[in-house]
Amino acid sequence: MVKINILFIINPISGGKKKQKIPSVIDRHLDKEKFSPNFSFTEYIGHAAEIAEEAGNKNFDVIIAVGGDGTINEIAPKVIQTGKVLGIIPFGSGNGLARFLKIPMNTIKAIELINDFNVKLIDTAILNNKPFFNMAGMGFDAHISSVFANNKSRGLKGYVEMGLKEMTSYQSQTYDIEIDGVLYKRKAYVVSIANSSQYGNNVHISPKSSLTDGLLDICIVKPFPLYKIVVLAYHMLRATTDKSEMVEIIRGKQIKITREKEDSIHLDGEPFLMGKDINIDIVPLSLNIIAK
Ligand SMILES: Nc1ncnc2c1ncn2[C@@H]1O[C@H](COP(=O)(O)OP(=O)(O)OP(=O)(O)O)[C@@H](O)[C@H]1O
Repeated sequence: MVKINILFIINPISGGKKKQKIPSVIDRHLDKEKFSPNFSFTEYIGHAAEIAEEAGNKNFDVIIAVGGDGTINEIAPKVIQTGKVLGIIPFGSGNGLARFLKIPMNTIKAIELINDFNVKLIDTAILNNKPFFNMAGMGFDAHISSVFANNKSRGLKGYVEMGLKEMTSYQSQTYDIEIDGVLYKRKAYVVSIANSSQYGNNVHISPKSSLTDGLLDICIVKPFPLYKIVVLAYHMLRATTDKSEMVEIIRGKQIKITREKEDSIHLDGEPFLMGKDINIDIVPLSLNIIAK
């Protein structure tokens, strides 16, 4: 039987977890009758994209991101370009896309899911010519990811501590949001553009999101007094923000947003400085991915 050539791209820093032993764990649990595994560790930001691009020109059929949403964001565009299949072994801080796809957080179980090789087609999205797969956002959301990116400590604890500190000083902004031709002028603390339902760690901003409906969920978090963060957090953890008056969710395919000023935007948790005008489009059913 011809084996499926599979490349594991391992981000050694994602999620703040050591990964030297990952190749041997994969070697032990991957179905070798079906797959022929290869391994590559990333050495710098952008390296995963380079490795994935090279892999696309070689005879790899499947590329597995061993990391979080940022690692997926580098690899997935190359997988789409070359018509290959993406897989995930979740090793990020949040693992939003993997959690939404019900990929096990347990490494051995995630490898067993690769063995099952159940491939689905999912929607992806483009914001000012940059792709994203899980979530994009502006406002506090992007501010915190830029603060987080400049800090050395990764992992959940660091994220929570930093978030609480920044929250006390952040100011809401006004946005002109055009969704499929309809204009909404809103003052917002956060505007998230959700492909999946969650940021990661089962924190849901958009509980009814689907990766196969050809739509993005624009989630507008209204300004709120600081004490109400507890109510918002409750809704996010219970996946009930769609029932909360603190959040307005509007679905659409084509979104144009004008902000007060140039500012940061996050794409799958990675921050970028962008101008006032933001264009976002859904790309329906464009990525082949291993899921449950
Ligand atoms: N060797 C490396 N050294 C430093 N940074 C790297 C290296 N390899 C990859 N990166 C960068 O690490 C960043 C973070 O990766 P990733 O998003 O997967 O982890 P995370 O932020 O911990 O998880 P999540 O996005 O799920 O919260 C990515 O932007 C990637 O470009």
